[in-house]
Amino acid sequence: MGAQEEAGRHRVTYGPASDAGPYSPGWSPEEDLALRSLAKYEAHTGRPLPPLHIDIRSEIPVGRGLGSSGAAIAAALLLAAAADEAAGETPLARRALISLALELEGHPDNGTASLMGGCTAAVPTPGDPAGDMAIVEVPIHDSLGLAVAWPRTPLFTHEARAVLPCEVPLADAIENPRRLALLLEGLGTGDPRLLRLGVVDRIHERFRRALVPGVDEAIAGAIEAGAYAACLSGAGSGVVAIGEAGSMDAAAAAMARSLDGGFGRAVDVVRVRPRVRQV
Ligand SMILES: Nc1ncnc2c1ncn2[C@@H]1O[C@H](COP(=O)(O)OP(=O)(O)O)[C@@H](O)[C@H]1O
Ligand SMILES: N[C@@H](CCOP(=O)(O)O)C(=O)O
Repeated sequence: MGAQEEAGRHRVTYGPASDAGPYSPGWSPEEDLALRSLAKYEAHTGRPLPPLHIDIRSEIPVGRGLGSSGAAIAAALLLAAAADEAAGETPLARRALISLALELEGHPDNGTASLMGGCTAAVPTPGDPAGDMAIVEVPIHDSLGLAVAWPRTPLFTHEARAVLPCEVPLADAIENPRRLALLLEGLGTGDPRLLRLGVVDRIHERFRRALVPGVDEAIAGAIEAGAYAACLSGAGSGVVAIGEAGSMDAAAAAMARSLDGGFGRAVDVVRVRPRVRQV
């Protein structure tokens, strides 16, 4: 059993490191996002939860742009809702949990996907009469599979945000949503060309790639190994490649080889959805 944090009546423990690397426990109860999520749930409902013990066994490495923090928040909030219901209360709905996840992480990018599954786009819309967030589930074609890889060294989102310029050239700001349109269509149809063109980013990636030794080689290696496209995952330091489901092991291995102390694996995350749904 790994480190143990206690906050009030709740407790969190961490399982042993997996082959994905250590989960890096050791946060204080004030820092630990799982415990903070329980406290957030209680503050929002105004009622205490029964004493809870969360035992986290996560294979998602921390600080690699793969959403470990959003996953921990989602797991703790779902546990809180289940415990609330078991205690005879009406639990917070998923929509409310997503808003709490946004407040806890500061952005909705990972928490929303962790709470909903599949691929999501979430945009905070404060002041909008229809609600404070617009959430869209993006359909992914069932021919597609992913590979992820990450180096030994983490890159925390706040560090990766600090290197971004406050202003971007107009041409880059225009090009990114154009490419996003291709990416969304590529995800829905599985078209390799649209995916290759759609992952190209001109806003954040070149600044962040400079922080991750070997990332250019990792991306080139994934393409050579048959992936349709590859890019930095989230804020980094991980890398993600997309290609044909069931044949992404070579891309994962190629990316891992290029990253310092790299790990990699193919991931079967495809969730087929018939059309875009709004939540
Ligand atoms: N239970 C937890 N699980 C994951 N990250 C946590 C947890 N508690 C606190 N953190 C903090 O969240 C941050 C990781 O988030 P971030 O930098 O966005 O990377 P990731 O892509 O892994 O979510 C780290 O600063 C880490 O210390
Ligand atoms: N998409 C945001 C936040 C990324 O978070 P991460 O946990 O996936 O690194 C950004 O790029 O800043």
